[in-house]
Amino acid sequence: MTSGQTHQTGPQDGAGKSFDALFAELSEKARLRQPGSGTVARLDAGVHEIGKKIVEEAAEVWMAAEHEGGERTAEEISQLLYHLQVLMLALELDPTDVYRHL
Ligand SMILES: N=c1c2ncn([C@@H]3O[C@H](COP(=O)(O)OP(=O)(O)OP(=O)(O)O)[C@@H](O)[C@H]3O)c2ncn1[C@@H]1O[C@H](COP(=O)(O)O)[C@@H](O)[C@H]1O
Repeated sequence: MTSGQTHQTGPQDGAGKSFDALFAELSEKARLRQPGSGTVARLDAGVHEIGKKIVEEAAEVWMAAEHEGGERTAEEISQLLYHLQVLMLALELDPTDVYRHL
């Protein structure tokens, strides 16, 4: 990044992307039905399969927290957030639909 530019998507330099930036990316891939997208494949598999993945990832978050430390837990949380976003897309929910309950 050149001096003076701001980083629009990641929480800090070199650090992934924000919840909203990932949601925007996934929304666009779903809208375009982008070939090769794992997200499109998961949407096509349906809510039941997406839900099973959420439960699996939630269990992995729990196990990482108990046995693997903070960094591994953060990684598992990122995967859980991804699969929650896929479910949101499947139900045509927007982040604001969630945020209003926070
Ligand atoms: N952040 C993620 C992300 N987190 C988790 N996952 C998926 O969830 C899986 C979780 O890992 P597991 O250890 O459970 O792997 P697994 O048991 O092999 O899981 P399955 O693939 O069999 O379900 C990963 O292998 C990915 O398939 C993700 N897939 C995509 N993204 C991001 O989503 C965006 C769009 O991705 P595509 O739609 O694939 O282009 C990109 O920016 C990606 O970085």
